[in-house]
Amino acid sequence: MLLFSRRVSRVLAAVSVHSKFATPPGGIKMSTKAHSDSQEATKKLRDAGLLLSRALIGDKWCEAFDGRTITVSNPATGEFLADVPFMGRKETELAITVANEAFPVWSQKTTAERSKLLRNWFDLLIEHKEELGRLMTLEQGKPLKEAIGEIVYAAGFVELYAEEAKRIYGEIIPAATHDKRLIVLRQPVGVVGAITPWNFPLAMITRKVAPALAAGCTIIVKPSEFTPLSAVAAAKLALQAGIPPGVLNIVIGDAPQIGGALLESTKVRKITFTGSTQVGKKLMEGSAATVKKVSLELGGNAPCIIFDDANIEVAVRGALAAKYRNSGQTCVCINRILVQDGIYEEFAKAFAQAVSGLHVGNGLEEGVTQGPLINPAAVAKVVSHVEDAVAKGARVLVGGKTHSLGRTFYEPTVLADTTPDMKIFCEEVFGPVAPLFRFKDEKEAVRLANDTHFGLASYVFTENISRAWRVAEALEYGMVGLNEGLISTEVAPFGGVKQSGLGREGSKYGLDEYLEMKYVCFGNMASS
Ligand SMILES: NC(=O)c1ccc[n+]([C@@H]2O[C@H](COP(=O)([O-])OP(=O)(O)OC[C@H]3O[C@@H](n4cnc5c(N)ncnc54)[C@H](O)[C@@H]3O)[C@@H](O)[C@H]2O)c1
Ligand SMILES: O=CCCC(=O)O
Repeated sequence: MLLFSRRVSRVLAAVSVHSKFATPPGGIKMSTKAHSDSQEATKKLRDAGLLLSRALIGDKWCEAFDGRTITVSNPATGEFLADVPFMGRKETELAITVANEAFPVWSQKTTAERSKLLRNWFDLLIEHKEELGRLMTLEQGKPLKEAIGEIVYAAGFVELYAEEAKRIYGEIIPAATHDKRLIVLRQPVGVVGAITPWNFPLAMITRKVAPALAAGCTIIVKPSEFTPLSAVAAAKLALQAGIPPGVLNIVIGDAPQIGGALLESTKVRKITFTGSTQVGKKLMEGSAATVKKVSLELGGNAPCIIFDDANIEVAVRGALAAKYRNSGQTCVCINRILVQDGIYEEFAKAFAQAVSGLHVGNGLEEGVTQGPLINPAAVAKVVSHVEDAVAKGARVLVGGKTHSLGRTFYEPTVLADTTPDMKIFCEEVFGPVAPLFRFKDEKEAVRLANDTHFGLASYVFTENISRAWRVAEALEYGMVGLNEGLISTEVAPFGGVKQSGLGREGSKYGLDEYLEMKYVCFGNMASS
């Protein structure tokens, strides 16, 4: 069977180096003594065929046209994991052509057929959650338990949209005259370009790919150059699940070039992006020339308000989870803890004690709760925020310096007496630092919380139900956790307001982002 046009098949044959399901070679150079955990993990991954170091275009595992590669390494140890292709504009253009050729076939499948294939993919992701979790810990650093949790969360989007695919309903609108019938159809947007970050190497991908595929779209994904291995492994399982070649393509490499090709193409009808606000703005601007549909999940500056009437134990537990998840490298991580005067010292003491119990190390080690940051640049940003705060009068209650493990590790830190003139009040620290700001009353708390260009997640701890309701309404954020630090779930709408983004992911609303409405007016209906 000819999958793609003759011209595309010829090009794919020329650039591919491995056929479907083949495991590309690629040496894993790891020291045998000091890193036996990592070595064993990579061996298991290789045996399972899930350590792939190529991009996927159509049914071909491809290198860059010019053979260039980029190295993926373990942030905990600096060890080499794989050399992956460093692709650019030309490879992306090929992926767009392939996705465009796959679109008519995929979009014409019944929703039941698409649902079944997504369900198969979900089953395979769950079946391989342990190996995929290990792969994620190796390339991203998060503790293994958290990584496996992310695989389950990522698979949850696939399961959800396998179900939602069956509910892509149209509508009949009552007409104002007898001779007309008004109908709304919902159809796939077309070819989608998706660009994703390194902090959630799989969930940020399935949160886009699953609704896109459920809607009938085909997609080209550009994962972060720091964490492409989880994306490629999941794509292999998608092919194995029976999702046709060309429906899901992965290109890895030069971000501005790949982004540029996606933006300029008139075949790409939608750009969906998760990452920094700075890059999101560029993509929004670049989408204007071809008027693409755009979804943006961007940075945050989450406040966590703790009122005098909060249950301290609940607040400490919630703030700990929301701050130190993924070592503080989560877009919904708390950036600022605002504590009311009356409870400030008591909370600070209890929180600092809880934070000092966190265990920093290589995410593959048993009992580690805090892995490394993604790279030394991320550590440098944390250092600059802490230095700025301390220079302006902050007190270090716990941590406050790079960890003795070195390179990418920073101590879980709590700062007291922080004030709004400090960098950490305005900018996402994206690391394990919790600054405690002081406020007097509810009005001041809401004012401080909203005093930012961002509006992704926010948290409130209070036992007063009227206050909880009032403050949740007053917060200019897309999401509010009330007496809860872990709010993410595939069944709820995830997204921000202000400069934190556009659109929602997850839940039934996430599907709308990949659908266009078409209004059909039937005329001449009154005559027989
Ligand atoms: N709102 C959310 O759901 C959400 C989720 C995760 C992360 N984030 C945000 O992401 C940021 C951290 O991730 P990051 O450092 O990977 O962000 P980033 O913006 O640097 O990179 C994200 C992706 O964009 C690509 N990219 C960079 N420059 C580009 C360009 N010019 N054109 C096209 N693509 C380009 C990168 O290669 C990567 O794949 C934080 O700000 C975090 O809050 C937001
Ligand atoms: O980093 C942002 C996404 C993480 C989540 O979905 O909770």
